[in-house]
Amino acid sequence: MPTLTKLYTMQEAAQHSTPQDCWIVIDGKVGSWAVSGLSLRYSRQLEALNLANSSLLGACHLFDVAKCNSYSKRQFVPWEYSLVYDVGSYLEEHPGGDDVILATTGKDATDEFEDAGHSESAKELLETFFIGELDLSATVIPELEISSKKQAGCTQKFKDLTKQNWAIPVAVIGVSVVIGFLYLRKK
Ligand code: HEM
Repeated sequence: MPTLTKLYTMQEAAQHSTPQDCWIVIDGKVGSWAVSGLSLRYSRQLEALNLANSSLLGACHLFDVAKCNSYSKRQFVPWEYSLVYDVGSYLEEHPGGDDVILATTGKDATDEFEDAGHSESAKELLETFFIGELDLSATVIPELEISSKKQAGCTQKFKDLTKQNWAIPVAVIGVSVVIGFLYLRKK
């Protein structure tokens, strides 16, 4: 599938973390909040690129088309989108100060941006600094990593338990053998 916007890795984005050259990454969250917020924001980007009519195609480009086409426009799996913004030229003007923005470089800044309670006009302003998308194929989604670690943890616990309690099944087998032996002798 063609990519409609430029892709950056988080490592690349993290290299732009000075007051002269500052990039931030927003919307990299897994969750229902991302579903509506993100597709709306993403389609605005496509409009800006004069690609409004191909928004379905555009929003699918990280997935296989067949899967995406079966969803309605709002039900994409859009948590895969993380957008990169070059806000270097805005730092000095930022009403909240440049330090708060600089502190969010090199990671997903969605929470910080949302928690600041930005107005709609601030969100629209943000869109003017859009430069591309994060290449999520190179990024580990923390939530998924945690759940896979949890699963691995459960298997390990089961193994440990089996190791510690090996005496129980051995005792059961032993007792059954003795009972069987006595029974046969009685016969
Ligand atoms: C992600 C990092 C960011 C953080 C932590 C942050 C934090 C804040 C805070 C704390 C304020 C309130 C300042 C005050 O009134 O005392 C504020 C206001 C504001 N910020 Fe940010 N900001 C961030 C990024 C941005 C970006 C990227 C833009 C736009 C390109 C932006 C636009 C604005 C605007 C316009 C206001 C004025 C209030 C409003 O219209 O919402 N901010 N920000």
